[in-house]
Amino acid sequence: MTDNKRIALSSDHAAIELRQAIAAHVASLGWEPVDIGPTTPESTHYPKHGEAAAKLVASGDCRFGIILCGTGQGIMLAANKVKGIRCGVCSEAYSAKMLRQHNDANMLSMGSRVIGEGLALDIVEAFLSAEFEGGRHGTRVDMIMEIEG
Ligand SMILES: O=C[C@H](O)[C@H](O)[C@H](O)COP(=O)(O)O
Repeated sequence: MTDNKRIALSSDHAAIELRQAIAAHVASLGWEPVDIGPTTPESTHYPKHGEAAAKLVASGDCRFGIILCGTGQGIMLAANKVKGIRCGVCSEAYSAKMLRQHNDANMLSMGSRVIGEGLALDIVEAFLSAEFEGGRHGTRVDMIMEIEG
């Protein structure tokens, strides 16, 4: 376990309010939110926000990243292009728990047009409270990272 409690947060215009609610929630859980915006509602492009959060995680500055867009899909695709990132989209808590336990994900993505705030906060808690199990899952995660090169 690391003592890095920093969580990178970013979104596009579709998820600003949900992202801010998540930032407050992770702070209440003892994590340090690193919310890199955006803060204004103008239409923006999710790839740059996913990339920026992913780079904070890949560099080790932040332990985890939580990113959001309308569906969670576009920003997840962008984040996964950054070397070292394993990010999945979740719309329920079980998958978020397994994303950590089996896939050792370091980023979580959600869609503000898919789920409400209560469910999103439950998903965040499931993700942050689960631990990677290693073993056979470690073998498989290593195989994923070998594909990346
Ligand atoms: O995967 C992409 C996200 O869902 C975006 O939030 C979405 O495409 C933005 O759409 P719009 O520009 O119509 O708000």
